[in-house]
Amino acid sequence: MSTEGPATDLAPADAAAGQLLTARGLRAAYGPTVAVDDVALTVGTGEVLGIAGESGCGKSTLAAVLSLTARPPLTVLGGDLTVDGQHLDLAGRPPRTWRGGVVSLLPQGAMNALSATARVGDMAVDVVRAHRGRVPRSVALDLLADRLDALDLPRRVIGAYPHQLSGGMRQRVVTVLSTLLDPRLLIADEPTSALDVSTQRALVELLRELVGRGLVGGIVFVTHDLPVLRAVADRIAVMYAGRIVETGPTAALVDDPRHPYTAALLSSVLVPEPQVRRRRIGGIRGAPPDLADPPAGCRFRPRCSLATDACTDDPPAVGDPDRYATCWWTRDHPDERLEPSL
Ligand SMILES: Nc1ncnc2c1ncn2[C@@H]1O[C@H](COP(=O)(O)OP(=O)(O)OP(=O)(O)O)[C@@H](O)[C@H]1O
Repeated sequence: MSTEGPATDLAPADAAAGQLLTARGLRAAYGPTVAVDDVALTVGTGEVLGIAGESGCGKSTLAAVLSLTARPPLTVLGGDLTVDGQHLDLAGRPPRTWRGGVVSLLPQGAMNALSATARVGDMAVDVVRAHRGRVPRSVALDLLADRLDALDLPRRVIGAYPHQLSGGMRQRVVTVLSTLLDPRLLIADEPTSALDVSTQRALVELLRELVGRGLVGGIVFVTHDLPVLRAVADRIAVMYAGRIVETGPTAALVDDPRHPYTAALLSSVLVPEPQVRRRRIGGIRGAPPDLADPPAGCRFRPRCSLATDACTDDPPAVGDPDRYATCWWTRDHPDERLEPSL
């Protein structure tokens, strides 16, 4: 079935039943640069949603909006979140209980996220007290110890300073601290970018375990690294110039990209099967647009080898809320496959 209309009409409003997160109309800007422009997405309970895209397309900004950690010069212009049935209009001030408890950020760069002069146990006490008031120190430390036991991580980290831990262990400690309060939704912003492959794998397993045990309700995992997303994400949303241009289950999106940008993005990491005839899409020439003055219509148009005059109008979202691409070519060629070029 093919449905058309603006992406935000298709995206998730109507699919709220059974969803952990429904986000609608998210807009955020650095002065004139609108880095997140009318983004809508959903995350199901127990699901990992990957957000993919080139540098500068707005992924970290989206992570800040979703995790309620936006700070000047970033301004949230609008949007609303429903997480586990709790609704939040982003125009207002989020209640204290939301940050860390309902949504939590697993930030980029474990070393920067940890205080160099505090032991891991002290940081856990701070995290718990920031949300639950003056609970006794022993209660917070017990919570941390139980969590480390549950995840098969050594209790010795409780008394350690960050510099005494390996890079991989630091990243896992940050993950444990970010999820100590059992947030319903974890926003992971490039958590694996500075890690070697085996440490990346350990972190991905840890995140999967947190979701599998229900300690975290679901995850939005932001990265430019598509192979990592392939390993961790149940679904992927591809972002370009502040907007979601395609979304779908990971295997479907990787095997059969429906947006020329997705195909181009995949081209550097995937080898197409020779027996499948597909429309070849050129590699990603040029650079993403200036988000203070994006092109009218499809924002990928200036770089797209399939663009036509139609693309100066806003592209329709073709598909259904769980699997759509916003593209005129896709609408007109429903049965033609795109081939990621190498
Ligand atoms: N502090 C800032 N001040 C002004 N503009 C910013 C700031 N941070 C980001 N931007 C702009 O917002 C847009 C989106 O940036 P963002 O960091 O969200 O993208 P990204 O996809 O996460 O890229 P990266 O992977 O490089 O972090 C870009 O055009 C960027 O130049």
